Formats: sequence, structure tokens, C-alpha cells
Amino acid sequence: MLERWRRLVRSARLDGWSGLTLGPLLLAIPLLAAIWCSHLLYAERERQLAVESVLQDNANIARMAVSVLEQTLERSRRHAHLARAGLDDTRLLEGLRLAAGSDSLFSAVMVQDAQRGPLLSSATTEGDTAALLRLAARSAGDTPRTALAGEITLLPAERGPDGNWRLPVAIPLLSALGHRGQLLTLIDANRLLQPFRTLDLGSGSDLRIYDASGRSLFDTRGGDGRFFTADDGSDKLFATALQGRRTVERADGRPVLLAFERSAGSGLGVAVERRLDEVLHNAAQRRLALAGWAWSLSLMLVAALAAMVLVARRQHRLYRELSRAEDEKERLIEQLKEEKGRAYQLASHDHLTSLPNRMLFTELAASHLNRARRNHAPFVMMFLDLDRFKAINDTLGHRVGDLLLQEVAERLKASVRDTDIVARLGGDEFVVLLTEVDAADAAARVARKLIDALARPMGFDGHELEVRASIGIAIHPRDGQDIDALMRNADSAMYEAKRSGRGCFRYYDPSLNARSALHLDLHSRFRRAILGDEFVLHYQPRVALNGLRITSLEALIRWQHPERGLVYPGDFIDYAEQEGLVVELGNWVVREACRQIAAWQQEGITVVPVAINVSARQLRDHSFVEVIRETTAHYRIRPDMLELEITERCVVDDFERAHAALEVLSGLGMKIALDDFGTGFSSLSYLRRLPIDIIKIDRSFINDIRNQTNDAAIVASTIALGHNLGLTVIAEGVETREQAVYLKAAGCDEVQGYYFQRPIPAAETLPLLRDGIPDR
Ligand SMILES: Nc1nc2c(ncn2[C@@H]2O[C@@H]3COP(=O)(O)O[C@H]4[C@@H](O)[C@H](n5cnc6c(=O)[nH]c(N)nc65)O[C@@H]4COP(=O)(O)O[C@H]3[C@H]2O)c(=O)[nH]1
Repeated sequence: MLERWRRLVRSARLDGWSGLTLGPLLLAIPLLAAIWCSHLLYAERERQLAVESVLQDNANIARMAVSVLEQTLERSRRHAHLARAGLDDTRLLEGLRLAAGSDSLFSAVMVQDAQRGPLLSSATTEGDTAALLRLAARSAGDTPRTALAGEITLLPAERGPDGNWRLPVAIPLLSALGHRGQLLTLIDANRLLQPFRTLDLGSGSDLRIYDASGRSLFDTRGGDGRFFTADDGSDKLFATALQGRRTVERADGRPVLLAFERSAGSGLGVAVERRLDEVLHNAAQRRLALAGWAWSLSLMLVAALAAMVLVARRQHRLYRELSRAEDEKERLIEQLKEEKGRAYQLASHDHLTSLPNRMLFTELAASHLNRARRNHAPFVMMFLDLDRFKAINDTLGHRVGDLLLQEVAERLKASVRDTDIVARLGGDEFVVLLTEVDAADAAARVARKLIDALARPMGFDGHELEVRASIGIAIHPRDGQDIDALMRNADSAMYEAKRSGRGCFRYYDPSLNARSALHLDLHSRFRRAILGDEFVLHYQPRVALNGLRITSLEALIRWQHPERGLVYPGDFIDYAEQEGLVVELGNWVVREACRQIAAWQQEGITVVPVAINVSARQLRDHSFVEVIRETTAHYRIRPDMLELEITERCVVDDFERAHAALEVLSGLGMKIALDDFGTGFSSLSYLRRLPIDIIKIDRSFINDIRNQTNDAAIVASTIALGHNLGLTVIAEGVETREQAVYLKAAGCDEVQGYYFQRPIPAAETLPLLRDGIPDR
């Protein structure tokens, strides 16, 4: 069974509709169990109720029968009273004769005196007289239990001469004068038992009357009932029956439901019984009807289940077919997509290099341009042309030319980010779209990288080639607002590059070319420039307005370029910062300033502190403090001979680290100046939190100080603020006497500017240091 169940489950699972089959099955089992359990319980209850009800009915009938019998015998007792009185006075017996004569229940009455014999007899036939005498002889020994009358003695019925059944009844008497006697009556049995004959007890039922000794007197079997004669003997049942009701087994083995009731007065007993099988037969009819219901319900359930399973199977089959169709559809769509993809690839890509062709490039570039517009981001287009490709193609053949183009494509792709786009427009013309660039400088770097990547030797079919490329760069939005304009301008910049000698790049905007050339130069020769002493420091004095004494020299870096001449920091500091070169440059400045101070000191010149500019990166650099410590120690100068000029930019990115470094340096005795004061947003907060000694008001505020602008008020309040905080206030960019006078009047402590002295090389500072600022 278990194995069959397992097989069923397994097969259902294999079919893929296990849930659909097992679900209804698992639902049906408890439902069927519930139907049949309740049916069985109900049937059993029905059976018990039927038995209980029949036992109860039987008991009621038995009680009623006993009561009827008692009422009848009560009449005999009344006659016994008259008879007892008649024993003492026979005249009184006349009353008895009349009473008995008018009571049809009594067929004959006789009063018998123990000594005198019969005193009265209403018997009209000899048979009745003989029956009464037999009865008298039979009960002659009975003694009355009370002073009035004794127990009633009933004898088995006997048939009279007229053929009617009579019940002989004897009651012993004891008169007031002590006479003993008996009242003997023949009760008309048919009359006595008539009520029981008409009782409808139901089929298989029987009512039986017993006398006090347990002899059966009458039962209702056979329609009219039957009387038991003296020869019939007593019924065993009576001997075992107790008062009450129960199920007992008859001698023939059949169980009956029996109720037994005995009269307290006469001792007569009535048993009412009904065959159990008869009773159960009726209950069985109901049980059968119930079973019919249970079967119907079960069948309906099974039918519903089967229908569910069938529907589920059908749906499952449909679902499988549908999903097969769906798979097929998916497959076709995939196939179509692949074919479409192949067609698109063919139509949109260059077959030789697999790079996007002009059509696809234009689409991609347009979408990137839209994004760049939304994000206000730069967008760089580069046109790239291989120098002398035609000659290679013509001399070495198309095969080499093709291989060369493929290699170029690979190298170009490898040199840019995945987000950038490389396309081949045709022939040896390529285009590169840089989508994530932050500045024109970055475009220059990429262009240089591309040129370098292509310049590495390539070998094909035993030929070693070096390819040089010319690149034209157009930047959105300065060089064009749409793709066409950008492509056109990148193309013309590319021709400019070719004209400039090939193997180089050119911006469409000429101003960018000079700057980019400088940056490239810086990049390629930066170390050489530091080692080869191409950088120099110029110094500009800071002058105290009170007495025009030089208080400090600001060291300003310049690049003494061999070809370009003196290059100012505005052209390379930001670039050096972006490229991570500024720390090395800054360290050089620290070294050079310390070396110069030491040199001045060795020449016996009284030196003022030198202020150096510190960039943001430099201040963040972990070794910065150490560099200052070591360099000052190396040149044997006191650290307070150096001053630091920082700007807000130096601290915004990593305030904590800058703050820590400044605290250490300030602790060494160095003064810290906040440069370009007033141009930032939060200068004031920095003043409170950093160890600042000096603020330098930006020169943009000094320019217009005399022209009734807000600047004068700003300068005046900055001076007042600085003083309140105990700081030295310096004004930068003082170019005129008026500005100096105004600043002095406003309470400014020191000034710096062309009016007093332009930045000059170290050699030219000697007269200044020695003689001070000349009078003006
Ligand atoms: N119009 C005008 N300008 C005046 C006048 N007086 C001085 N200047 C110029 O103002 C700048 C003052 O330096 P800064 O504000 O620190 O501004 C400096 C500083 O931020 C940075 N810098 C200079 N040297 C270094 C350096 O060694 N390291 C770093 N990180 N930055 C430096 O470059 C900036 C520019 O330096 P420079 O070109 O030397 O320009 C200098 C100086 O030549 C004047 O009366 N009128």
C-alpha cells in the first residue's frame, strides 16, 4: 500500500502536476473520513436512542398494566369486606350477592366458612360451583395476614363450561368474631384482560402477566392473547427478572428489550418485551437512509475530485502546450534579435576593425552630447588621422594596410576608457569621443597617450612599421554646439596638427594650444626642470606702513624656461596640483627658501622671515611637517624664519589634517598667514579655529579702494576684525600711493605690492635688505 502510494506520488511529481493531483486527493481523504465517521457515530447514537426509547415505552406500558390489574383486584377486595362481615351475620351476605351479581367482572362468587362450609354462592352452573369448590380446597390452608382479609390467591385460568376463560381468585377471611373463611370468585378473564388485548405494542412485542409466585397467567401473543393453564408451568423469566428494564436473552437465544413491573398489593407482575432485532430493524432503516446520504456525499466528493483532477490535467496539458508555444516564440524572437543584431552590426560597424562606423558613431555621439548638455559636463571629440597611411598601403599592399588599421583600432581602444567611444569613419580616419573628461588638459593627456600608443613599432608580414598620428580636438560647448559642428572643427584642428608637423595634436581653440604645450612641457620635463634649476624664487617684500620697514619677503616661484623665458606660477601651479607634481615643487621651494636664508645669513645680512606659499595637496602631505623640520635643521636656520601662506582651499578638503599640521608648525614658531582673505565663504570660521597670525586682504579689494566702492568698507571692516582678533592685517596688490595712504589711514599694518616693490630675484633683494625700501 505504502509502495503504491509512493509510486503514485512519484509519478505525479514526474508528470509535473503533483500539486494538482495530490492537492484534491489529500483534501478528499479527511473529508471522506469525516463523512463516514460522523455517519457511524450518528448511526450508533440512533441505535442507542431506539433501544432507550423502546425500553422506556415498555416500562410505561408495564406500569400502566399493573395499575389496571390493581384497580380490578381492588373490586375483589371490596367484596372481601362484605364477605367477612357475612361470616358473622349471614344476612349481610345478601348485599354481597347483589353487588357481585351486578358486577359483570365476576362470573361467580362464593363465601365459604371454614367450619360451616359455603354460606353463599352465585354460581349458576355446576361447572362454576365445582370450579369454586376446587379453588376453595386449593386455598383452604391460606391464612389471612390481616384481621380483615389475606393475600389474594390467583390460580391459572381455566375454561368454563360456556367456553369462556375465568380466573379463579381466592381471598382468605377472618371475621370480627373469629370466623375463618374465604371469598372465592371466578373473574371473567376476558373482561379483566380486555384492555391489554387492545394495546398496540408493536410488532415483535409481548405483554405477559404473572401471578405473585411467578406463574405465567396471560400473554398478548397471538392477537387475542393466551391464558396459561396450571399445566403450562411457570415462566423461568420471571424468576430472573428484576424490577426495571434491560436487554435480556430469551431461551431461544434472541435478545429482547424487557421492562418488568410488579404490583405492591397483589404481587402480580407485568413484563413487556420487544424483540431487539425488531427494534433494530427500524433503526437499521434509518441507518440505511443515513448510509445512503453518506454514500451520496462520498460519491459527490469523489466525482468533484475527479472532475477537478481532470480539469487540472487538461489545464496542465494546455499550460504545457502554451509554454511550448511560448518557448518557441521566445526562440524565434531570440533568433530574430540575433539576426537583427547581426544586421545592425553589419550596418553600423566597420567590417575591418569592428569599430562603430560613421552612422553609429553619429548616433552615439548625439546621445552622449545630450547627456553632457544635461550634466553641463565637457564633451571632447578627437579626429585622428594616420600620417602617410596611403604610402604604406600603396607600397606594402592592402593586406598590410588592413592589418595596420586593425592594430591601430586595438591600440586606440586599449588607450581609452570603456565609456569612451572609438570609431572608424573610413580610410585611415578615426574618431574618439571622450565622455568623462574634466578639463581640456585631460583631453591633451589622452591625445598624447594615443599618439604614443600608435608610435610604438608594429610588425606585419616581416615589416616593422612606426605609425604617427595627427589629432584634432574640439571641445563642447566652446568649439561647437552640435555633433556636426564639433566633427567639422575637430577635423580642421586635425589638419592644423598635420600642418604643424604631424605626430602631434591641436585644439580647435588656438588659445588652448599654447597652454597645452606648456603643460606637456611641464609634464615631460618637470624633474629635469627641478634638478636643472629651471625653477627660481623671486621675492617680494612686505612693508610695515608704520616706518616702511621690511617685515618679510614672500617667495614666489617662476619657471625659467630655456625656450619660453620666465613662466609665472599662474600657468603651472594649478596644473602641477592636478597632476600631483605640486608636492615635489613645494618641497623644492622650501629647500630653496631655506638655502637662500642661510646664504643671506652667511653673508652677514640681517634677514627677515621668508613667506612661502603652500598648496592644498602639500599641506595634506604626511611628510610636509617633517620636510620643514629637516630642511630648516639642514640649513641651520630657525623655523620662525619661515612663514606659511595658506588659502582657504588648503583646509576645506581635509580640515582635521591641515589643522593638525598647522598646529605643529605654529608650535615651531612659524607664522601662518591666511592669503586671498575675503574671497572665500568661510574665512571667518577658519580664523577662529586655526592658528592664524596674519590675514592678507586679497588684491581684488585693493584695486578699487579709492573709487567709492564697497571694497573700501570691506577693507576697513576686515582691518577692524583682524585687530579685534589680535591678528596682523596685510593688504596685497598695493599699486598706488593713494591706496597706501588710504590703507594706513584705515589702520592696516602692512602692505605688499608693485608700488613698493615688484617680485625680484634673490640677488636683487640685497640692497633692499640692507637699505630698506627707498623713499617715495
Ligand atoms: N597685479 C598685481 N599683482 C601683484 C602686485 N604685487 C604682487 N603681485 C602678485 O601677486 C601674487 C601674490 O602672490 P599670491 O597671492 O600668494 O599668489 C600666488 C600664489 O598663490 C601662487 N604661487 C606663487 N609662488 C608659489 C609657490 O612657490 N608655491 C605655490 N604653491 N604657489 C605659489 O601663484 C600666485 C601668483 O603668483 P605670482 O604670479 O608670483 O603673483 C604674485 C605677485 O607677483 C601688485 O601690486 N599688483
